[in-house]
Amino acid sequence: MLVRVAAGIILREGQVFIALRSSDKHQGGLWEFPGGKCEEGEVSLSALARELNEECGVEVLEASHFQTVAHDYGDKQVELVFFTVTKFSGEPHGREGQEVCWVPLGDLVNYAFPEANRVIVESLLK
Ligand SMILES: Nc1nc2c([nH]c(=O)n2[C@H]2C[C@H](O)[C@@H](COP(=O)(O)OP(=O)(O)OP(=O)(O)O)O2)c(=O)[nH]1
Ligand SMILES: [Mg+2]
Repeated sequence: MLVRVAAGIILREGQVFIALRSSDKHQGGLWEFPGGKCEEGEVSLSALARELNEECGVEVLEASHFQTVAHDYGDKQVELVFFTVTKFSGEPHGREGQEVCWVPLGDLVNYAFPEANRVIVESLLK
């Protein structure tokens, strides 16, 4: 099963907004950059805007492609399209009840992310 996912690295003043995946989900209990699966025929940028609205209550105003990562979890193959989000309206929050927080970029190493995120966290720390 190959799943295409769009995820947003929401940045503000040196901090990044992350969310905790609920424990009943794939890769649950780990932190993530909010986002989700692209629907049939949906381009990743549209999926990003839709998912960030659904999950965090923000409207994306400026986003640029950061990196695309393909990863095989064994039970699931994902292609993650990561975008940096540098302008948005609304205050990001856990619209689905998920735990969220703003983290200084340098502190990202202290949070457990899914394996596919390793290269992303490394890039953000540079
Ligand atoms: N959103 C997000 N997903 C990630 C990240 N890293 C990573 O491996 N994933 C994986 C976990 C999941 O297998 C997949 C995302 O799917 P999802 O379950 O969140 O999709 P969704 O938001 O449409 O959720 P759902 O309503 O279908 O449950 O990508 C990340 O940083 N952000
Ligand atoms: Mg999601």
